[in-house]
Amino acid sequence: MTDSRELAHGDADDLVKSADPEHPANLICTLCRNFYTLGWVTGTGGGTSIRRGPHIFIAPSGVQKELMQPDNIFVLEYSTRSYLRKPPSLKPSQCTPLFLAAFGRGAGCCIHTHSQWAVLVTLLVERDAKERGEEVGERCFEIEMIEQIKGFPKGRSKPGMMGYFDRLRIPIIENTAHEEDLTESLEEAMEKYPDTYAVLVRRHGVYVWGDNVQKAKTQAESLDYIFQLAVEMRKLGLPWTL
Ligand SMILES: CSC[C@@H](O)[C@@H](O)C(=O)COP(=O)(O)O
Ligand SMILES: [Zn+2]
Repeated sequence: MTDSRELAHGDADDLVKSADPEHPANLICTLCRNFYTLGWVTGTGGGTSIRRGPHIFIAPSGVQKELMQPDNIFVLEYSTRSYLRKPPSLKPSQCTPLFLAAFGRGAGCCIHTHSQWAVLVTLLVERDAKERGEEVGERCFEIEMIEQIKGFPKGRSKPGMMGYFDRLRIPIIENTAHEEDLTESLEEAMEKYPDTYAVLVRRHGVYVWGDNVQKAKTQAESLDYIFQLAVEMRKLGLPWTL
């Protein structure tokens, strides 16, 4: 950022100071505190970003996500990709380019979890491919006839939520050494599956987004429920698709 706005500390702080619990800077902290109890953001992994109008609110990198304060939050101007607020001695989340990919698809909030259920599902899909003697490559997690599938939207181009008899397909991309290097394959998966609101990352976690915070949160919850159920189903020898 090169313009004078960065120097206007008072103004920049106003971007994250609010008594409104629904303000993105407050919400990111509250959500991450709650996500920590679910095992979604343990050990600094995972995170959440929110778009409000022209502004993107981003957590710092490598911090205990459950202990963040609104004062720690970065604010990016979406149109110019320039930081309007950079808390001193912190770096923005390495997930930022991935969050931006979701905002580019109209999301209002993107949640990245390191949920063990998400990781286990990717491991099971990987093992299934290997057992069939196939390249692991590009895969999807697929499941059908589970009530909670109705907690997921049909897609960007299709109004309404999925039905009980619809098959939920979540693409899985390969993990990389650095989070930001996932961006290209995440964008490719978004293009290949234009109706998806989530992408799994093999042996890593999941990115889930929604039109607003409430939708991103409930979609992430529905998905995590389904991932946990899928792992338990597999233990009992029950198939994910009929
Ligand atoms: C436990 S380190 C995890 C990180 O490398 C990354 O996967 C992650 O999700 C969080 O990145 P961060 O830059 O801290 O927001
Ligand atoms: Zn991660």
